[in-house]
Amino acid sequence: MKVLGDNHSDRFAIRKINAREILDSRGNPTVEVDVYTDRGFGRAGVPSGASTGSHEALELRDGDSTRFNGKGVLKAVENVGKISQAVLGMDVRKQREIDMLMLDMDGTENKASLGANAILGVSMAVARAAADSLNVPLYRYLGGSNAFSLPVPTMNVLNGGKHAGNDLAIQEFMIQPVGAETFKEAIQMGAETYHALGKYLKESYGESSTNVGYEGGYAPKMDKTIEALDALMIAIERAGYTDDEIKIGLDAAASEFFDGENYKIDGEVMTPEELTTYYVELVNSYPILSIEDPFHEESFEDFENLTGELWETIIVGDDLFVTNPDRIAKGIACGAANGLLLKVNQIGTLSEAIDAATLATRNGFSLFVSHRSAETEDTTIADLSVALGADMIKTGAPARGERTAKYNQLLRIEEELGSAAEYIRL
Ligand SMILES: O=C(O)[C@@H](CO)OP(=O)(O)O
Ligand SMILES: [Mg+2]
Repeated sequence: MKVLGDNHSDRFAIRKINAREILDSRGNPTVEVDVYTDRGFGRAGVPSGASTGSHEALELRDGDSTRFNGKGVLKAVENVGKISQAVLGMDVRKQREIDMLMLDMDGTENKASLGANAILGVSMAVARAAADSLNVPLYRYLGGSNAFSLPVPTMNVLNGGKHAGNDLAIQEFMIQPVGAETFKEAIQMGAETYHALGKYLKESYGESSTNVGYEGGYAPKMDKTIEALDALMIAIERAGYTDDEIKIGLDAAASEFFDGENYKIDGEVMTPEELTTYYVELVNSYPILSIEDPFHEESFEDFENLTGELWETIIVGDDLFVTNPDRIAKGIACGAANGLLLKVNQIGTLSEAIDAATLATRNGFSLFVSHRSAETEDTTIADLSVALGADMIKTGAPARGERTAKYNQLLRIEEELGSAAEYIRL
């Protein structure tokens, strides 16, 4: 007998998946994926790092030198085709099943066969298509009815390390408007401070000092950490804020200035012990709320020592944990760090990223949802930060489209949540 009417789950069946190469904010190719159901559509763009951790899931690049200097992602695009063969007809709402199926198909530890960029593109586009098919916003689809908190934006306003052409060892100097009442106000405070910083740099270092690094932060010719910190303090004050209202976050990305034994910073060579003392001095002198990757990516012990010394500071693991539940579990066991930097492309599926976040927050870690230094206009991480109730979102300067895309999405989410919205109190 033929059953009349609509088969409900059919309406959520994945009908078509398309993938293509697009450009990221560094001008390199990256993967974009489209997922279609009969009643919805989802599109996702995959980000890419520069200061990548060696334990990250593998980003598949073509490697032939004729196209984009070997940086093409046509193999990954082709692999999305293979994935689509396997998932066509599946219910788009079965995120975890789809993610696990891709892991099985890949069969490697680090997603080397299909490529984390292929897998993540599908994973995120599936989530977006599911939300669209259900006609709910992505943050609500991922976070449920109790997703209502807006993260503190940790805005990278001054760049060094691998992200800039200056001599600052520390990669990111960020401002954190913890004293705002709303996300909207936090963005205003951040943007005002960013402009005050630009003005100060121009006056003191000349016009070219406001050229920017990969994430839109200024990249002045500086070589000393405290010079950068002093500039931030002046900007905060000139913008009319106190150091209770705006805190400072650092991402040392220390693997990049570690020579195998010691750290080269501020024209000096420091042992891990000396660097620990140095960080303690910085925290005592400036309103520093968080320090990310203070040591290289294998130094669980040095992280543990610093976390013990600076128990009021958030010590964040990025290259240390690479959003990998196994490495996070190791960190939890030995007390290395008390914050997780969550980057979806480090692990390669949304489900695993959410597992990483859950593991970290259940163990009392602060959660920072993060972009990469090369981004697209994709705003998935903005919604994800609300879905997870993250403490902070790190997505660059309050300038440049690929960064403001995320901040602006959070402004819209806050508006939509209306009186239910709550700006995170740290
Ligand atoms: O180190 C980091 O935290 C990131 C993002 O700011 O940089 P990249 O994407 O280059 O790894
Ligand atoms: Mg980092």
